[in-house]
Amino acid sequence: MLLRTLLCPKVRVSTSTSPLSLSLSTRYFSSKMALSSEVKPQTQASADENSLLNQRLSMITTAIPISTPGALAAHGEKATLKSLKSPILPGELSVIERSKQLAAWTAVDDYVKPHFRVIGIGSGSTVPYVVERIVSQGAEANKDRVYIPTGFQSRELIVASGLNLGDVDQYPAIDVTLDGADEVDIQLNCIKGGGACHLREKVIAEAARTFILVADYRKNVERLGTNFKAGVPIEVVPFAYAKVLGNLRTVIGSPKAHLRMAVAKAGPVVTDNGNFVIDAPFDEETMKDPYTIMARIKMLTGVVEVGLFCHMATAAYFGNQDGSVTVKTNDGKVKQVQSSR
Ligand SMILES: O=C(CO)[C@H](O)[C@H](O)COP(=O)(O)O
Repeated sequence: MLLRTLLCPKVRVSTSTSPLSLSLSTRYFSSKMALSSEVKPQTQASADENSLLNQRLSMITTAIPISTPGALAAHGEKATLKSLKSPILPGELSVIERSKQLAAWTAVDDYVKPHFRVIGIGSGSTVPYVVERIVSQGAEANKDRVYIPTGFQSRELIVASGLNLGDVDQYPAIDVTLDGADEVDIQLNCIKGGGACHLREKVIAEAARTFILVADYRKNVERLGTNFKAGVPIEVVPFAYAKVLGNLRTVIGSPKAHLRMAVAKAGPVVTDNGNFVIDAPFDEETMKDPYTIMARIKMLTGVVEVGLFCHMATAAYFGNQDGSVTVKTNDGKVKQVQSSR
């Protein structure tokens, strides 16, 4: 409680007891995961299909190593939704971190409505602030909701915070997805995939009725590629990477396209889906029309997904150094919100 009060001074956290007292180990790690009666899947599956799905989910969830202390506690002890936890550690935030937090909090306040039941959670360093603000809505608001992750990191965040976890194959209709971005242009097209999660991110964004971007001021640009120089992230099946690299360099117009290499491992980055990532920088002219280059890259056989998200976002929230938030919407409007948070 003290921690949350420090983090969210203007937020009152409900401490009333929730009738929900299932242990998190039951909720997240048994075959009953996310098929409990609190939140119903939106797909119509037969009892047999549900049981198969349960078995599969059980295999997936027990196979994933749990690294955060919160998740460990959830795995072993009787943590309940009564004890939702902010994923953020206390301490002074830098200007950039504070900007991310302001963007995330404002977006959650505007778009995570009390009646929403299925919510997509993106990846990256801004998204923990999204989860932090969602947690601050309290256990009562969250007990009948299910959260859909875009990868390993957001799955861990959801579990460690004590929120209900689901997957997009059970919940293909999402009320709202909130995600970070590497850069966002004036039409709300964006580059994503700096964290190599863009395949699942695009699926979870596309499954949502509303897709919202949250970022700090450095990501707010007129044209993609202005500050983010690493290039367009492209997920490829491993056996086709050399062929796709050749296509990108000689046909598509990215002579500096290269395979993304891991930092703490010898060899390439391997995505949550077992694929490789190519980063392909393009010139200014090309980046003026991200949809066209996205479509051309996607047509290359061996490409799984392209980290250009075009005409998808409803709004983008950028936290600024002065404590304000710039909100851009897909109708072309831009407003500056002075945060009281
Ligand atoms: O696309 C992503 C991961 O694939 C992230 O959303 C993107 O890299 C932004 O991350 P951050 O919030 O850390 O700047």
